[in-house]
Amino acid sequence: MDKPILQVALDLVELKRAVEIAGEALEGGADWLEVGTPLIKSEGMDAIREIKKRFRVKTLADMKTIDTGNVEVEMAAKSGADIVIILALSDDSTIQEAIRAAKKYGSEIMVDMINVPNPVERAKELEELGVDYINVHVGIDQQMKGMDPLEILSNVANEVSIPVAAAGGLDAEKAANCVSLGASIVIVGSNITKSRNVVESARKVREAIDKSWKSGKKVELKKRELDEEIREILMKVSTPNISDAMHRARAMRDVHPVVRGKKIVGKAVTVSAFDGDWAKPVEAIDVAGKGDVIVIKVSGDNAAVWGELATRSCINKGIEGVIIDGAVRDVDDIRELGYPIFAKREVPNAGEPKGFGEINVKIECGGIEVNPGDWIVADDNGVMVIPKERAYEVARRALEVKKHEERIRGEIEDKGRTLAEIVELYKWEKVQ
Ligand SMILES: O=C([C@H](O)CO)[C@H](O)[C@H](O)COP(=O)(O)O
Repeated sequence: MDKPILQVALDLVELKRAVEIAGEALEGGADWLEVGTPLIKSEGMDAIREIKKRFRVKTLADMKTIDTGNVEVEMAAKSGADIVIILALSDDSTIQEAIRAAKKYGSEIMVDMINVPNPVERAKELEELGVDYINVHVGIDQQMKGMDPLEILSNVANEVSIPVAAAGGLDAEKAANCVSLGASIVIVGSNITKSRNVVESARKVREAIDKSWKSGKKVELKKRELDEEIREILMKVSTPNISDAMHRARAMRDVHPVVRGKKIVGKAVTVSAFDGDWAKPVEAIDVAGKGDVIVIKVSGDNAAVWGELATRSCINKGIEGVIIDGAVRDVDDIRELGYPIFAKREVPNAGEPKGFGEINVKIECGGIEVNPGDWIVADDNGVMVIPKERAYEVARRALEVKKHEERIRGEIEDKGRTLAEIVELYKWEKVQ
């Protein structure tokens, strides 16, 4: 196999920034530039013209065509696309029309396998139809659910003889694995274009794929434990990142950090308690395990259901933190212990341990429904609740938000730009 191609996908919506990032990616070792679908939708064919004219390298247009193959390929090819990307899910007649148009205008066709139910079979059919490249692609939304192009890559690569590309959430390590599994083109988007130092990130991928190609070794794919991965990702992101990822939903109201500067991530052990009745909140310490978060909904906030001694017990058990929609006391001691407690009110008086209430039931805490096992992330900004069914997806989306902000932060700090300028705020104000 020839040296693998590094194709960088410019999935931005601002052409000016895309041009700048493209230059940096080429400096870091990229070979081909892909004008991403969001950029094409935002700026039209001009984006392809601009990238092709500026850089004179092989330029791809990710049209994601599913119908009228002829018209869309003609537009992209005339604008300078050397390769036009269309969808494998298209009808064969669309694929054939796309191939005919590409031949007419001197371009090639790459077919994106996103969402194809039987990838190996379809890849063989597409090769037969005469496409030039197959792209084993897991879309951005699919990646958020944990899907990975590596799982099917070698099956496809072993069955066709045209070049196979791989795309979908690749970083340096995964890109190298793709090469070892048979990809001759590696497509990387956000892990290069959203990074603060695009040159450096592109260089890392370049080095990793070249090393994998030279060594010729096959990799063993390892599956990680899901909870471990969720926790690791959530530790990297802030509650504002999570809020953005969840479209601003599921932030608790009126629950604040007693100890500032602490961040907690863990699965909820829920408690429903009555004002001042601290029996169930304290018994929950025995139910919770290392790394859990105790989340308590109290029916009032006149008397505390939590204090210093309960806090010390949590420390002994390695419990991550406590969230109380109710009152807490001994806050001076708790601050000295530096233990993360988030509560609604601070009061001096405790109530009585009568034993009313329940542990591990559905509760509404800070105005948000919390079920046992939901993920809780809390920091100085507040408390976010992530339903357990969506935990991996939300964690991944929050990480994307963080990556996106990293690049923008870099442009503000290093290039002296303003936020409005970078994201073209005026252009994207809602038309009334
Ligand atoms: O094709 C893509 C996606 O559907 C958005 O248009 C991306 O270019 C492709 O997934 C590569 O980007 P990353 O997944 O961010 O590496």
